[in-house]
Amino acid sequence: MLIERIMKKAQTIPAQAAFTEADNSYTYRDLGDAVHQIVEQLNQLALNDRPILVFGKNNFLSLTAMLASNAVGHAYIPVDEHTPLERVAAIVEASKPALVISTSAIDGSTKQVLGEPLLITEFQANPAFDFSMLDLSKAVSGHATTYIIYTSGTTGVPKGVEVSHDNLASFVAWMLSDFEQIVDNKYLAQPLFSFDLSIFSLYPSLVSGGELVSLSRDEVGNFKKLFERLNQATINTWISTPSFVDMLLVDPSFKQANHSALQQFIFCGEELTLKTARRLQEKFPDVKIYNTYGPTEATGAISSVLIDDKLLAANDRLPVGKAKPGVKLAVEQGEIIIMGDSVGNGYFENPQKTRASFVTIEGQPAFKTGDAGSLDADGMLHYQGRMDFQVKFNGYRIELQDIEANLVMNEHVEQAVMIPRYNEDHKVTALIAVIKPHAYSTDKATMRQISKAIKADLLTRVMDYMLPTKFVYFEELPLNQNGKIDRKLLAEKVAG
Ligand SMILES: Nc1ncnc2c1ncn2[C@@H]1O[C@H](COP(=O)(O)OP(=O)(O)OP(=O)(O)O)[C@@H](O)[C@H]1O
Repeated sequence: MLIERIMKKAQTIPAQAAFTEADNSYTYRDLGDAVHQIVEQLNQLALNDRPILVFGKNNFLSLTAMLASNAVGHAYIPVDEHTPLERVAAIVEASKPALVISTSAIDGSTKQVLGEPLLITEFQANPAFDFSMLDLSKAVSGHATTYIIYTSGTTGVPKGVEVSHDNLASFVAWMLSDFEQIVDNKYLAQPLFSFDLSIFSLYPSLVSGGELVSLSRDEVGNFKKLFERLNQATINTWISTPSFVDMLLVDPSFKQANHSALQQFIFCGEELTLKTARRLQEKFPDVKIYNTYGPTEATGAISSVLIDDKLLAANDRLPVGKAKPGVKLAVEQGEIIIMGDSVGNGYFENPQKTRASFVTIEGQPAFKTGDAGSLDADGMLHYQGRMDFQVKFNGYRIELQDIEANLVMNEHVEQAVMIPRYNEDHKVTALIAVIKPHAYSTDKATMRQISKAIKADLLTRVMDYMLPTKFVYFEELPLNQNGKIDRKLLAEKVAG
């Protein structure tokens, strides 16, 4: 059992740091102590067996509240305190939690949505704590759901993805056997707990006695603070979306000399472009770069590949890797299908949506990803984009991410997103290229020249019917709270 393994490990290294924030560090003893204190509180409540919603920041208390929920046999639902209230209400309504734990003080309107939560806003170490005081006999195990994560809804209404204890255990085993093997590994813990990229650091770190180097929202949102913190922290394993690192690459101080302990970058959640990979390789020549792929429904990631010179030279779009142990991949009618022990339990209390995407193939659980891709003879997976980012324009079927990938190959383009404009009949009337250029200028004539150059270059690689009908330039592209480019917001801005 994962929680048992974490606590056993914690017992052997109680004084070691488990979770570090800018001005606070918590040891493994603190971790055990805090989990125990929350478990004691939960045991005093007469709870039904529904999940526990954990509301708050990405901090030590939220982490221990999630672990404590599992320890008493409940799945947990992580919800960040900055989630729009409407969405929080939708999650509460859909999940009908047995209890809400809030690790942040909440205001009146939040209280209206959350009800009367159990407030856990501070940790006081108990000098009498001993690991033997923790009873894990009811802890979540086997196929039982360990967490429910509501996806960001890039492609529609958010769905609660149920991931089992065994799904997570398989993911952790893979993380700890593939990738770079680092003793006392210090993991960057930046993604929100409500985004499944966070499991890449949380569980492998805690199970192996590593240290989680946590970034607060405040730090992530303030460049000066972010660099101060990053430049003084020791990080061995970097985990983020490619967009998060793109943002940092703008600053010249983001380079190996300032991060001498860094050994690996692990990316997931979005396309890792050749451009970003090359730039990273230049700035961090000795750091390994891994691309991984997977949807929340298949527990974090299910494939990985080490990006080396050979791959960089041989591909226009980087592959997303080979399947992890326990997973088999297939491509049916262009769609990537994931089979095996990473496939989650389904969408929480949504049998209709579950039936549509979670199926059984050759006796194994399988998930239809809705992503387009192909497998080569070596079993290497190539991602081509989301199937629902396909549009019909002037009668032609067009893959928006195909245009984006070709746009980014141009020297003027740093990042590109294609936004279709629709009329009232839901027909696409324009294809808008939203671009973060290499050199942004407010001079219209300069940008017109750049558009001309990009168009001419693009025409050498794509069919003429795929050419954007309009170019819009931004100095920075907005990211959503998961650190992915915020396509919804961009669509509202340019096509709304
Ligand atoms: N390495 C990668 N390269 C390209 N795309 C990736 C990669 N890893 C993940 N993705 C994309 O991200 C998707 C998974 O994202 P996630 O499970 O976080 O859902 P989401 O972005 O919240 O969207 P939705 O709410 O529509 O499910 C994958 O299905 C794929 O389209």
